[in-house]
Amino acid sequence: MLVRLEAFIVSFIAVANAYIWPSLQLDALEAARFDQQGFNANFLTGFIQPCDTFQFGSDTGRANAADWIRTIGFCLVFPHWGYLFTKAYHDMATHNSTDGTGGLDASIRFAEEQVRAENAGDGFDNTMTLIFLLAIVNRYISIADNIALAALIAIENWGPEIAFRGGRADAAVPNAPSVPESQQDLASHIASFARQGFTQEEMIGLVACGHTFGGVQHDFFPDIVNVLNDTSDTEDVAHFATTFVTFDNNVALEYISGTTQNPLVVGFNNTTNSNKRIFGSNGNATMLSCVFQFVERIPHRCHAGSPIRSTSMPPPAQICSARMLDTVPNNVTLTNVITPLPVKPSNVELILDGNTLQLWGQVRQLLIPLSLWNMTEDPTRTVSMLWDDHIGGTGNATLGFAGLSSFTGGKYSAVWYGFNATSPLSFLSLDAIAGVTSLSFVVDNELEDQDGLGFAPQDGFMFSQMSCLFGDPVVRNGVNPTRVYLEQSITDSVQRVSVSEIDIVPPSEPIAANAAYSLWSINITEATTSYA
Ligand code: HEM
Repeated sequence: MLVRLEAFIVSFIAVANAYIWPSLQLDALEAARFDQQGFNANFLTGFIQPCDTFQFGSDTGRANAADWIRTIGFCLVFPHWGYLFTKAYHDMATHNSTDGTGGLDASIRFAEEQVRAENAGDGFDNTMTLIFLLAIVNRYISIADNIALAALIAIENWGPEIAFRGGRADAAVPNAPSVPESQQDLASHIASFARQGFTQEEMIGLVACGHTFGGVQHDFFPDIVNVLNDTSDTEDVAHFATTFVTFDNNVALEYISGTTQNPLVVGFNNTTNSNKRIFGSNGNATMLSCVFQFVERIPHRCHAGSPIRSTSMPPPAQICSARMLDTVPNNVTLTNVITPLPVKPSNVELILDGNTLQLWGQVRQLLIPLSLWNMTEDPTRTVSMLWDDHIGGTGNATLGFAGLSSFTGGKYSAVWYGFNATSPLSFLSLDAIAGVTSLSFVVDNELEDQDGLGFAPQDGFMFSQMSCLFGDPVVRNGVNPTRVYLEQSITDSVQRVSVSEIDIVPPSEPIAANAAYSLWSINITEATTSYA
């Protein structure tokens, strides 16, 4: 088993497409995707909560995760883990595979979409509130990327690793109404999923996946669910499966065994029994496949089109996650699949302080199967950083343990080291005249230098140590830039982030900051705005 795990992690890490550091966009997406828990963790994952907890009230019978499932796809419950979210089904369902519009573009954030009958309920608003409160949205990570990340985190906490691409664009306006509704007939649903890009079998798998969790609320669907008069279910939610807060195959098992209480299968209103029509539309073949996968304890979701007990099934997340996550408008180009850098500098920043360069940062080292190293720092390990400078010199420093992080539901961990050995969140002092051209790391006597390229921090432009609110911009002599500017993130009226540029005035006469750097000047009026 350990051998298999090791083989897996090696292949996971070594998958093609690993990028060269630094890349502002890929660094940000890689961090959001792999720094999930612990040191330097992505805030988004903080809202993984037990699936039977409802964060917007104390009502029973309701699960916050179910709102996420409808908006973001599914909530998957892993032992001792809580909410695990996947795809934005209602967001994605607007995709039109013929004209290339719609898809996972965060258009579900618009009130105009949320008030439509096809998006009945309050879950969408709750979901977007959490995204806006907790997720990092910037020029490199869109709202839609965050929705996809939440989906991915959900799936990965439950089981298989999902290929993640970034670069989704947030819609500027709501998409056309197009989410399927329960009262529609089978032909409409087949046509609707075909428009979204899914076959009939894929439709069955997708609906069964989504409806492993949660249920139908009387308040919003009185034509489907009656008042339940159940003190343990004050929101009158008729659940799709008995295990409505766990992600399992009971929705299929109970359907096939004839014991289901799924309100969209055995509801009193046959017109809205859409799950019955969909599940049975290919003679139950797909639903049977879900049951057999469950019985055999294959950690795969039911998915479409695969013969029962097939050994050549597509990866479980292919349809239930990756396909949906990557369903975006045609004019959006996603990045390559983002794989983790085995060694990655992070939060690297240079600040000029007199004749000293403060080099801030940490390095994340390796991604280790937890079963092998069990989330503890190895006290015998030594990690050091080497650097080259502008005058042909080199330097080295031992780094200090800073913390641990994990991802993929805690299956893999990473160890962080600070550039300052004794105070890992502080800086390392370098000679400003010599500067720094390249970093590399030595981990247990192994050189990590991106196959000889090194990790190149830029020391051509930086701020000097702050004397008041802002430090002065300084430019390294000999760099001779034609233009130096700051980038300012701007959030527009529909929460999309873009960038504006603010030129920094070159000095008419060189104003020496020291022998290596000259002062430039800038007039910043908005003290609360952040610049890059
Ligand atoms: C023909 C397609 C579908 C129809 C007609 C349909 C219909 C419904 C309805 C009427 C509800 C009750 C909502 C509420 O009470 O607030 C619901 C809940 C839900 N649906 Fe679907 N659905 C479909 C497909 C999907 C898909 C593909 C997914 C996920 C990939 C999904 C995920 C969910 C989840 C998680 C809930 C539970 C929400 C909660 O408990 O608050 N559905 N669906």
